[in-house]
Amino acid sequence: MFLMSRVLSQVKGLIQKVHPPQRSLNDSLEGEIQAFLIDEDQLHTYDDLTKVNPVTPATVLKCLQGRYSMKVFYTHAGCTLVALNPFQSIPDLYSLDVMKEYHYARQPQEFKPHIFIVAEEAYRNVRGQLEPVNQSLVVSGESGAGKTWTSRCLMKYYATVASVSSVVKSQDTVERIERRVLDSNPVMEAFGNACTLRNNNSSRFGKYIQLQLDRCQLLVGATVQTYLLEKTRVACQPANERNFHIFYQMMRGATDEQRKEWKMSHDQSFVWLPNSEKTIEEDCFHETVKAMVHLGINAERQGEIFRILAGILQLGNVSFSSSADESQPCHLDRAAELLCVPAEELQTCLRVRTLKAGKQSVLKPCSQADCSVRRDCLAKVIYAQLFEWLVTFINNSVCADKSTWCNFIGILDVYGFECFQTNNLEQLCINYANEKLQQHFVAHYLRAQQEEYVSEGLQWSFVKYQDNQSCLDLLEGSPISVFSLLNEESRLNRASDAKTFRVRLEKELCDNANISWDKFSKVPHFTVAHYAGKVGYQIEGMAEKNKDPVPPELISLLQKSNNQLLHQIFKDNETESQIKKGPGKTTVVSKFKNSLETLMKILHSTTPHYTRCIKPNPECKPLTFKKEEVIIQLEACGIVETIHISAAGFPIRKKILSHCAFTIQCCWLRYQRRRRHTHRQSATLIQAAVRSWLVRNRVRRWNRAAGVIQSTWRKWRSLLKSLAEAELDDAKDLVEEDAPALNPVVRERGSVQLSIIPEPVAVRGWPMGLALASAPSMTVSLTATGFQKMISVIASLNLPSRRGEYQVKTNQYTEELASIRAQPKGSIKLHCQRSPLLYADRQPDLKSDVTGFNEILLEKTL
Ligand SMILES: Nc1ncnc2c1ncn2[C@@H]1O[C@H](COP(=O)(O)OP(=O)(O)OP(=O)(O)O)[C@@H](O)[C@H]1O
Repeated sequence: MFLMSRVLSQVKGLIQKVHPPQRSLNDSLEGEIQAFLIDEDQLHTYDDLTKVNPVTPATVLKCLQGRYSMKVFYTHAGCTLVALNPFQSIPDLYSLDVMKEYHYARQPQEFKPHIFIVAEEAYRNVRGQLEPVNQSLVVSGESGAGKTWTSRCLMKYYATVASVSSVVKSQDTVERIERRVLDSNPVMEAFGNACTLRNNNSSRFGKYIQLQLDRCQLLVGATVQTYLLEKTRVACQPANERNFHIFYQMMRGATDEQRKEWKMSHDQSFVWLPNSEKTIEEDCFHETVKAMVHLGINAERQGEIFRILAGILQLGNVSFSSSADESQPCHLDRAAELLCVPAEELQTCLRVRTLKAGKQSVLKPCSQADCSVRRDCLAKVIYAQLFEWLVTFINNSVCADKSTWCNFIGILDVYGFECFQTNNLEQLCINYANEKLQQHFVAHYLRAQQEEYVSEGLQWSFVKYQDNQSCLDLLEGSPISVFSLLNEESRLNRASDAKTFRVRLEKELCDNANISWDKFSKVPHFTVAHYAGKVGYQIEGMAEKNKDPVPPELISLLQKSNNQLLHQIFKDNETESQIKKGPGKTTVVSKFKNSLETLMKILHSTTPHYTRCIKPNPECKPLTFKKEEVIIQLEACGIVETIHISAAGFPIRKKILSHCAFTIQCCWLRYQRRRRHTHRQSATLIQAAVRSWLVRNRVRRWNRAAGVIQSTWRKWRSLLKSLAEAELDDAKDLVEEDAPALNPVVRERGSVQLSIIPEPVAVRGWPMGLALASAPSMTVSLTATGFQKMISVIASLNLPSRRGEYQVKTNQYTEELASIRAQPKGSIKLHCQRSPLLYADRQPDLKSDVTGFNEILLEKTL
């Protein structure tokens, strides 16, 4: 009796907790569960950020921080891999043994998150030949986050696991292919990377490397496509930054003989080589030369390349005064000699502009400032064309014959979203590229989520997410957009006026909410609301940069060069056609837009895999995690968006099997133990058990907003089978838990849904508050015996695995619940219209089964 009254008082207490007077049940439950679910001590144990409960930027950040402090640098975020930069070498993290471990694992996904999982998954996809067979590994992140490192790891992985050497054809082939592919890295990095404030080895270009695989998925070649080399760095290095590595490598690594050949005395300093006293790991001339040799760049070609580079350095030391005689003939002569062009002609080209007036040419001396602009322009065009030639050479060296490869794995290493104090055309292009990639990413992520839900038989309601289409329309749309107006401005036969251009932008684009203007700003600018944040772009000089004009006299001069390579580079068709078309016809943005469109087409035709590299601190300090820095990057690379998408779906996952088995056991146990309770009390206790279990075990997929848990039909079936062995002891301590109204419901072709509903369901006339509904239209309230009987019926059905036909709307379900409650004592309601059961192969049997079951049920419970 005493025990009885204790239990009753507990139940009362529970009921009060469940129904607080002012708040709705869902509100209180939301808060309670949220508080309960944030188990900070455990956050770092999550391998997938979308599994963190609840999934919010704050918990995600804590999870990453916890993992980082335990030297765990990789974490999944749904279909994305987050890679935190350790800024220190981690022994054995990328060793050959680790590669093999991931490669030979039956289920690499079950291993600790690692870049090799991404690599292996892509590789297996190619092996599986499932469309789209070709793969793209998109590596993004801000400068210094670890993109280049990651891309190198991926390339090494494939050069190891997809190595021809394992199936040795000929030692030569082995030497040639994998080594050449890997050797393309140091060469491209020497010419395309530089030491910046943010990263000692910063890639100043974007690249997409396609690793070509033959029919046996062996690496037989590669190609590389580069994007937007920051060529201005040749002639203008931001404060405290350096020029491209190759120049410093030459200075440091050259022999006396080479120095003599390059007219580079030990005591000479170069204007275009600031901070040359700073030594960095990347100053390794001999490695670059070795890699060049492996790629097939012979000594003669190397000589030509280095002479051109030395010529550029000498050009940088040429300065101009107002009088022609005061130019520095010494440096100009050296530059001319190294570039193998006549010194006088070089001087004239830099100092005098040729203006076309009809068929006549008029010579016009340039101002001092113009001379410097022409000098810089010459250096930039030479360097950019040399870089392009190098990329083409590498491609010719490592690209396999079309007949030998059939699939590829592409690695995209692109600059991350950028926002500096002053942003210009370069940032506009980079951020535009990031918008494009973000759009692709979100579409892919949503699709992947949706497919996963459908394959699990979960009801999918569309998730609202930040669509960046209007920002893309603003930038690239037709007929009017920032790019179209900028191109128009660049094509005008006059110097652009920043203020007028700003007025034009405002007039034409005021309808787009993604663009704004700070009325009080003194500098003409426009601000774009990118998905990753607002960026203000300076208009001054933008149109000129977009024209990227190269005076035709300079090109003609270089075409006359006796340096074979220089001559060849400027003789090619593209340069010539550019000259014929005249400056400003092919603008920077139109070229960039075209190459990006080609890239996007490739990405759309491949299976993408995303890796987001995160820089945990701006100082590049080992193992230092700064939350403020990380959250900004998570936002900028779209991870927060991914988390929101995930949270709007079914973000909380737990194996449902044990959950359901346990729940049902509890219900049954409760019923048996508390037979003398009112039904409502029993129901409450049962629900308490469910709630307790739910909270303690973090159920598999739980949409907090909708208060719905769902699981799959497959798992549900296996659950049913396991019911017989239920261990009832597990339910011992359930009464201690408070009791929100949770109602376990079986629905949708056997998928399991646990719904939080406003009141506990105490089905009138039935001893147990357990409602079983096999949606979409069959709704039954059952006793435990009846429940088990139904389970066996459903389990025996072997329903077809067709998906998507049986979905039901939430309100339908609610109505059905209501109808259960409305039933008079002892009756049962069984709707069968559009029942999934009727779609089953064994339809006639099924009908009788259902009827039989119905009868048994009534018999037992009444
Ligand atoms: N997984 C890693 N383990 C150890 N060190 C790393 C790792 N990833 C990156 N680093 C360190 O961080 C530095 C910066 O990385 P990386 O050059 O790959 O950045 P990035 O994202 O390519 O930058 P940028 O956009 O400027 O080219 C590397 O030089 C290396 O020292």
